[in-house]
Amino acid sequence: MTEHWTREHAAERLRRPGAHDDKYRRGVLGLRTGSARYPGAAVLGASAAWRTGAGMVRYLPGHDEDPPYGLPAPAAAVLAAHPETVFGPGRCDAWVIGSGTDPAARSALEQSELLELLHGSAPVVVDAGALDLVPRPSADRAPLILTPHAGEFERLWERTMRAPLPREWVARPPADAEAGGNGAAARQEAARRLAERLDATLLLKGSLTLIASPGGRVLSCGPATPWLASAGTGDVLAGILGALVAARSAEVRDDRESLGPLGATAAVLHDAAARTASGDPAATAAGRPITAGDVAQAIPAAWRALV
Ligand SMILES: NC(=O)C1=CN([C@@H]2O[C@H](COP(=O)(O)OP(=O)(O)OC[C@H]3O[C@@H](n4cnc5c(N)ncnc54)[C@H](O)[C@@H]3O)[C@@H](O)[C@H]2O)[C@@H](O)CC1
Ligand SMILES: Nc1ncnc2c1ncn2[C@@H]1O[C@H](COP(=O)(O)OP(=O)(O)O)[C@@H](O)[C@H]1O
Repeated sequence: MTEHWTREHAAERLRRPGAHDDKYRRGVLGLRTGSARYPGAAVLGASAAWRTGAGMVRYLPGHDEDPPYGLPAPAAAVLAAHPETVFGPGRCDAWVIGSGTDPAARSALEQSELLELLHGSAPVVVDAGALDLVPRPSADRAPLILTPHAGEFERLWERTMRAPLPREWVARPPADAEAGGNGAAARQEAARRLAERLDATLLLKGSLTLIASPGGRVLSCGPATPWLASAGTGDVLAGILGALVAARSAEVRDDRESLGPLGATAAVLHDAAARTASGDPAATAAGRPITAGDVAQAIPAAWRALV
């Protein structure tokens, strides 16, 4: 049984700052995202995290090759876009890892540092190029929320279950799978089983985004505006989610199941920002083309409209 996560549900999970807050109490998010080849992903995630209300965003560059094509290093790109970003190690209440990285280009040092985060105590949003690093369930593993798209979900299933994704559950769905046809139930069941096996929260992206918790709860959000289906919007979602998790880090450490509602809230805010950017805030009109950067920029206005 899947619960639909509404704008009202999301509004309840958006933490507003109070008079006793300071930048640390509002949540420090650490980013290990972007790479020589994909510096833009680091910028998009940082931009989204700041605009979702993180008290501080800390960027830690990976151990990478020299950038090609005259590109700036990801840290330089993040600084140029967001001079408020803090660089280098320090306290972090949550992490985003993997957006804009390629596992084939990962060094041994990079891998061991990422595994250390995955076995730390702060919650971790695991995206894109870090999904292959998710360790088996263990008592010393950090609270994890994984954010695969359909292709990454299929690869994660095969790696975890050591079997192909059953044909009727193929995560890249026929049109009806997300729209409520027979495939929809199969997609939910696949997400539920994988979350249970990994003992981690799983956010399966798509027009309808599903969030499956290890305890068996499944939330759904959407359908989101189809204008969201463009490169880089997943990097924005990871930044939004990271900021929401950092703001509620203590709650997540106490109860890993609370990552499910936070994942669903991130997906609702992401869609609301896309609709705002697209000139369709009330989801009544067709909207217009947008970029991932436009989505990040529209987060504060979407937040205000939601609460
Ligand atoms: N500005 C940037 O720096 C950007 C960086 N990006 C990064 O680029 C890297 C590669 O990501 P990709 O997702 O392109 O590639 P992947 O390496 O994840 O694989 C794409 C493959 O998966 C299949 N697939 C099945 N369902 C899919 C779906 N729903 N969406 C996408 N592919 C699907 C495709 O057919 C393709 O063969 C990631 O690290 C990502 O974070 C992208 O986010 C785009 C923007
Ligand atoms: N048809 C669609 N309608 C609405 N939203 C979509 C659709 N397809 C994908 N999305 C959303 O767009 C984002 C794409 O993320 P992702 O595939 O990780 O892209 P990238 O890696 O390029 O950032 C996700 O949030 C996903 O839910």
